[in-house]
Amino acid sequence: MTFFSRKNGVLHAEAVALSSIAARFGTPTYVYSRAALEAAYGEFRDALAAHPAGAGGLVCYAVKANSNLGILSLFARLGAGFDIVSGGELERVLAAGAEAGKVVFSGVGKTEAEMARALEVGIRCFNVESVPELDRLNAVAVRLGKKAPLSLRVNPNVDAKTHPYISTGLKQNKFGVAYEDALALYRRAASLPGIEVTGIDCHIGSQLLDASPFAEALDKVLALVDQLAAAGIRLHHIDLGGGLGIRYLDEAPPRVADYLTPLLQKLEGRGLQVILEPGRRLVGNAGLLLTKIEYLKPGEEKNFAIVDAAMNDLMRPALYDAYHDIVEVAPGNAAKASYSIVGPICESGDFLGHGRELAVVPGDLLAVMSAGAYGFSMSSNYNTRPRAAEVMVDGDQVHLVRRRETVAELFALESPLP
Ligand SMILES: Cc1ncc(COP(=O)(O)O)c(C=O)c1O
Ligand SMILES: N[C@@H](CCCC[NH3+])C(=O)O
Repeated sequence: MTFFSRKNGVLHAEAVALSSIAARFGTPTYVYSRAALEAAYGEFRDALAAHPAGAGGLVCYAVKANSNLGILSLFARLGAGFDIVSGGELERVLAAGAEAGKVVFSGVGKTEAEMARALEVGIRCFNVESVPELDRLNAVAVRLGKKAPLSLRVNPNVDAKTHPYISTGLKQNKFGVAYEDALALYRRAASLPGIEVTGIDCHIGSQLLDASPFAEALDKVLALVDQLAAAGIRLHHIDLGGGLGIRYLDEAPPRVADYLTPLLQKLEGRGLQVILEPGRRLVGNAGLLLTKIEYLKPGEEKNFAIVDAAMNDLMRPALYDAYHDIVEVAPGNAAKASYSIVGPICESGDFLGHGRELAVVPGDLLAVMSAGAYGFSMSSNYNTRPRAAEVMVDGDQVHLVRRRETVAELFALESPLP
């Protein structure tokens, strides 16, 4: 099923014309499809349920991909857990109705305050990424009279074959503890009074289009699980991380079941609960960024379509040279021409796409597709630009899940010198 499709030539989100969303909420606006989110979550739930090793598995949505409360509350209602990387994300998921017992806490720089709060609310597990972090977690837990549930994030030194900025499972990356050190570290963790060893974790990168690095990483992690068992350290869960890619242009990422089933087969009979941390795959193709053309600026070398969204709204093109499809919302009568789609920000890197064939005039709407993941959540107020509104379409209904910021709000926390 397609959740963004044309009716009489006009692009719709479910049953709602994007032109009517622009008229009602203005632009730029992020538009999410509830049905698309539910379908994406359902693929993970069903793939887990289809295999005995996946029974009781937990999908912990990686909040960083899109942390809007509308999306978090939807996933919470569907039974999801959450993978968080900050105290801020913890408060968000709690505000959205998450069960603390389904929250895992990743990230290399957890502060004492973040650890204390997470212990206080009773999260499911800390994914610990270094020796000093382990010692700090132990000290905080002892001080609070608690035991911190722990898994070590192991860096399996596997090439995820993705963009170098979003590859996380190689030795040179800052993430996780070195594979060779993990056994000694688990021994140490097991001896600490404030720590309860519960699991093992591994996340090797993002936008993976090939399932083989997941299998390679799992083989290494399972070898470690066996060594741990031999050392008397029994684990309750295994967290396979996130990272499954989506289609932006013509990529062919594996179906969720095709990526997961071989991993579950490797886990059969081990009695380990499976935790997953997908982000992009759950939300990426469930959202688009709706923007309006302000000006067309023909040039000798290039034509520019200057739109009202910019790199502050969607920084993936500027940051990774990432491709997002950009399409007309309604068919135009203008002649087709090739355009660079750029924003109003004073940076040459402020572009959303280059060399796009479009038949457009000023005032036309464009949809930047596959923008549900790492879109709004990475946006900023650069150039004192209010961040975009966000809406969730549900059938023929549209819910405003984040209103547009006002300019006054952008400097409300600042003061002129007295
Ligand atoms: C620890 C951890 N888990 C999960 C994710 C989610 O990744 P993705 O959005 O690629 O599924 C990330 C981001 O790469 C991460 O760092
Ligand atoms: N922000 C990145 C992904 C990073 C994943 C976070 N660990 C992107 O837009 O593709």
